[in-house]
Formats: sequence, structure tokens, C-alpha cells
Amino acid sequence: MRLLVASRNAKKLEEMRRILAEHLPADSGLEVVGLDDVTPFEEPVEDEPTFEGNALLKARAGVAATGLPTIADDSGLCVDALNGMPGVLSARWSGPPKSDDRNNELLLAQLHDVPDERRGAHFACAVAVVHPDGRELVVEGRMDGVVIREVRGSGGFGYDVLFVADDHPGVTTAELSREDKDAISHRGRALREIAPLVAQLLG
Ligand SMILES: O=P(O)(O)OP(=O)(O)OP(=O)(O)OC[C@H]1O[C@@H](n2cnc3c(O)ncnc32)[C@H](O)[C@@H]1O
Ligand SMILES: [Mg+2]
Repeated sequence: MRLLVASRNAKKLEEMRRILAEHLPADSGLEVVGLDDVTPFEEPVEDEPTFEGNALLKARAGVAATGLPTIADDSGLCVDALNGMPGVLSARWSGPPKSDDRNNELLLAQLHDVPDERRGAHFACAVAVVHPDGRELVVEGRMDGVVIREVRGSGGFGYDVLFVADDHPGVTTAELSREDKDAISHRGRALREIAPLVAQLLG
């Protein structure tokens, strides 16, 4: 059976494909496909106030348009000193057109006067899977850390260049190997938890 991964973010998609390839049971018979492998459809506006709500929105839209079981991720960086923002607004924090560089510049400026001991933050991720028969699953994951004062590293995407995870002090998540990021990331945790449930749901 084909499983649609509904993301337009190439780097996120790469992470999702990689983690699913490793953690979907080998005998699940699931073939993971992307939005480029299906007939194009209008993607929903991500206007829910929660990661869970937006992940479900994206997964339901995939099912409605393609009839395929669909998995979607909604994620973001929640900064303590900004009362949890950018949160669900992370992708478009500095306005259109979507730009990781401008988002990072804006975040740095907003945290300019925030001292080191108050720069705590976490990445959050909700992964939703929707079956064409209407059954739905949602799992959440998080990664705690701090926002540093200058960009560092070239791996990952988004705010990784500004984020040092508690589980890997001294380097940003953009300086970690793919494997090291997946092992501790919000997305890695959520996808590892949901993978066996997806196999069950679609088995
Ligand atoms: O909605 P899709 O099409 O999947 O792609 P997107 O990039 O718009 O994804 P989201 O709506 O979930 O927004 C997530 C944003 O949060 C940030 N983000 C999420 N996970 C991240 C990670 O692992 N590392 C760095 N930034 C991340 C980054 O800015 C993303 O663009
Ligand atoms: Mg999005």
C-alpha cells in the first residue's frame, strides 16, 4: 500500500522519509510517496492554533485529494522568552515569502536583550496519520534546548543554526550528523513512536 507524506518542505520531507524508512517494520509492505508523486491538489491553509490541529489538517487534505493514507508533520520552535512563539507560526515568522534566513534574523533580533539563562526553547512536532476510512492517529515529540546568539552550522534546516539541544551541548542541531539529529529530534521521537502504529493501522 502507498503512504503519502504530505510536506512541501524538502528538508523536512527528507528527514521524514529517512526516519520512516528505518522505523516502519520491514514487512509492512508500505511504499512511501511524496506530493510530487501524486496528482497536484490545493494544499490547506495551516490556520489551526495547535501543531496537532495543523498536522491533522494537512493529513486529511492529502487523503481527501488522493484517497491514499497520508502522514503529515506540523512543527515549530517554541521560545520561552517569547511565550512559546513562533510556535505554529514558525515557518512564516518573518512574513512572506517564507525564508529561513529572515526568520533566524528576526528571532535573533527579538532575543537580543534576553540573557543567556533565559534563552530556553523547544522544538515541537505533531505527526498525524489519516486512513481513508476516517481513522486518525496523532503523536507528539519535543526537543529541549537554548537559542544561541549567532548562526552556526549547515545541516538540518529552519532554526537549527540557532538551536543547541540539551542532549548535545556545545553544537547546534545544524552541526549534528543526520543520525545524531534524528536520535534526539522532536520529529525523530514522534515518528519512531508512530511508525509501528502506522503499520498496524494500515496492515
Ligand atoms: O507544512 P509543510 O509543507 O510540511 O512544511 P513547512 O516548512 O511549512 O512546515 P511547518 O508548517 O510544520 O513549519 C515548520 C517550521 O518550523 C521550523 N522547524 C520545524 N522543525 C524544525 C527542525 O527540525 N529544525 C529547524 N527548524 C524546524 C521551520 O522553520 C519550519 O519551516
Ligand atoms: Mg507548513
